[in-house]
Amino acid sequence: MAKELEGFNFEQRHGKARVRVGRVWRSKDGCRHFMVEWNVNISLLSNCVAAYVRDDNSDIVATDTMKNTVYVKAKECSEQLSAEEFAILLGKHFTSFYPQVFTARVKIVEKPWERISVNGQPHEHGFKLGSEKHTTEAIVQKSGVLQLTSGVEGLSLLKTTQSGFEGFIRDKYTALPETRERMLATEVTASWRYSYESVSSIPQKSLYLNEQYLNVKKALVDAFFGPPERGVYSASVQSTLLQMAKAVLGRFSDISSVKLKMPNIHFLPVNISSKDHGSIVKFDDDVYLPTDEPHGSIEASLSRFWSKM
Ligand SMILES: O=c1[nH]c(=O)c2[nH]c(=O)[nH]c2[nH]1
Repeated sequence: MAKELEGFNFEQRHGKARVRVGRVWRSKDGCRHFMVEWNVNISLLSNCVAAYVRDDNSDIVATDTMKNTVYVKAKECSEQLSAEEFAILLGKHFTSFYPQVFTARVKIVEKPWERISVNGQPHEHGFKLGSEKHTTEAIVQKSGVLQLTSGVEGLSLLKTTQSGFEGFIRDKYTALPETRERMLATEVTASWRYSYESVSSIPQKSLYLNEQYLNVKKALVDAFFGPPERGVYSASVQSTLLQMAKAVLGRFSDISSVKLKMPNIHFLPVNISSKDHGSIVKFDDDVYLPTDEPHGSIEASLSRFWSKM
């Protein structure tokens, strides 16, 4: 919220970034362990302009206190919960406990620890790090109004065929040949906004938002690849991105918008020739030079007409 200050517009917020917390829960018999590792970012909008203008810190929630609160609340959560639920819980705490705080924004990135299997059997307390990360952001107002976004980060996908790029603008700067046969590789960053506008409207089912995260991720991946045997042709990253976004909004009625960032990570055809021996390596859709620098950067968002992005 902007404030008029000595003839200027002034906006401020403060918080604690990168608070790392690990939490373990045990089954009733104590044998099976469940764990999460979260990186929590808190940002509070509060009435503390006096600290900026008058050296008066009396309305400041110390960022050190915010950090401690993460551990206190993690301790209090005796049942396993999703990153979304924890973000909401923290947001509710800051906005209800402190009269000065009117909005809390809590972002969490969850490390992809996955239960390991040994000889095909899920281990009771062993985990290994997977690849893509589960993200979430909860913006909680003092009134109880909620904006909830979830997402995935670092979801690397690649297909070796069923991709092309044709019909683009050709001019004196253009060297790229048209093709109906290329590799398609990307690292998806996606975020989707839930339509729940208050904490009480979220389904109470335990870990519902973790399930939803896995379902959305599956919808994105399935749309990227198509059926296992035939796949699905991609006319561009742009076209595939829209198919993926539509799959999410088509399938999940509690999601009002989705944002996708999909770099085009190039696998360049390798052709090598020498003056003496002519062609040494002739590209036949087989040998590539993978490179992520430079890469194409393609992003778009899709929302329902009535959604607030
Ligand atoms: O799928 C693509 N989209 C582009 O916009 C683009 N530009 C480019 O050089 N290659 C590609 N591929």
